[in-house]
Amino acid sequence: MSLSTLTLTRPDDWHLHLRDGEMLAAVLPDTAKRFARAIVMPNLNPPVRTVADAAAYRERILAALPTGVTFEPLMTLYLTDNTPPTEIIKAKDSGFIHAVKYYPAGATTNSNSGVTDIRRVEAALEAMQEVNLPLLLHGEVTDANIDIFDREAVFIERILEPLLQRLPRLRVVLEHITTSQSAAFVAQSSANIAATLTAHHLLYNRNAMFQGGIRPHAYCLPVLKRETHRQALIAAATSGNPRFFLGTDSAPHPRHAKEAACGCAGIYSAHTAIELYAEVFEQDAALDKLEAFASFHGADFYGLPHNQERITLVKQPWTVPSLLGEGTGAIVPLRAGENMVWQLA
Ligand SMILES: NC(=O)N[C@@H](CC(=O)O)C(=O)O
Ligand SMILES: [Zn+2]
Ligand SMILES: [Zn+2]
Repeated sequence: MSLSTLTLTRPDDWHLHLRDGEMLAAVLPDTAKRFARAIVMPNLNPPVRTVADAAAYRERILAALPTGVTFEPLMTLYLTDNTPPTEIIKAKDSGFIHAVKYYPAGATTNSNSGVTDIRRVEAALEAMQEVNLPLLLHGEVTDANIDIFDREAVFIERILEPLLQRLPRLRVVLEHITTSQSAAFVAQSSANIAATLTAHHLLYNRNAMFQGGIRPHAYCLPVLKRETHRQALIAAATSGNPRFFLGTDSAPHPRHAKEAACGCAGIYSAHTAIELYAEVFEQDAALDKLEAFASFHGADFYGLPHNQERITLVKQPWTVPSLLGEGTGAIVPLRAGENMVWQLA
């Protein structure tokens, strides 16, 4: 490997929002160009609540793929207060549903149908432990009395630790972790607990939201944290620990929905995702750790085979467009109008 090219096993994205309809058609090629598979988030409106919903959504994703492109959507179910344990068993048996997503009601985009109280979903969680279907967590409490920068750390204390005492064999992925507390928690946990890390939480701290003014395109949930947390996340990502893996949380919203008096949470990064991770790992002198983080650890956790194809990145500066698409669906992508170091060959 020379200094200016990087070849690795085609990676997977273990946390992705593809949306539906025109937005799906617009964003899917960006992911499918880079990643072989992705865990597809179920927070559509209305959410993907049943095996039948997930089967139909999977067909819409496959239909939106450009011809000749291979990409496998790994589907998830959206857990609600009313998800019956029988639906969990059906999901496991489906073969195409790989996890169940827990959104605390009101915590993030399209989470209104989420779980209002974890005690209401105990039977479903027990079924998940029984059939070995992973639980994916948006790990933030929604208590208005808890400072927004503390909501992830408090979630671990109040929800996750007691949950794992009740269901110690449940496989759990703490999604898009943003704090040193989460990184330490996962590192100290048993082999059934993992976490995904986004490119933006590895690249930016909370100053990015306020650089010279309010920056709505740097706003996501969980919100960016201070620099000490970012350093802890980089250490986790580059540690080689197999329970940390890539999950972009690429979450497209139309420009008008972000640039608003009450702008939506979510950062679009699929257009240059693996390139951004390469930048982080290179800055930390850990490029040799990128392939396992991006291409092996997640597959191993989910019990799926490693991909066989490879992708190549070249070190060749380029500028990200300031806007992707046009009209009411246009998206302002991460790094809009700014430079990138790595480019997909
Ligand atoms: N991350 C975000 O800020 N937004 C995500 C939802 C989520 O992953 O919490 C979205 O769907 O827009
Ligand atoms: Zn989330
Ligand atoms: Zn997400």
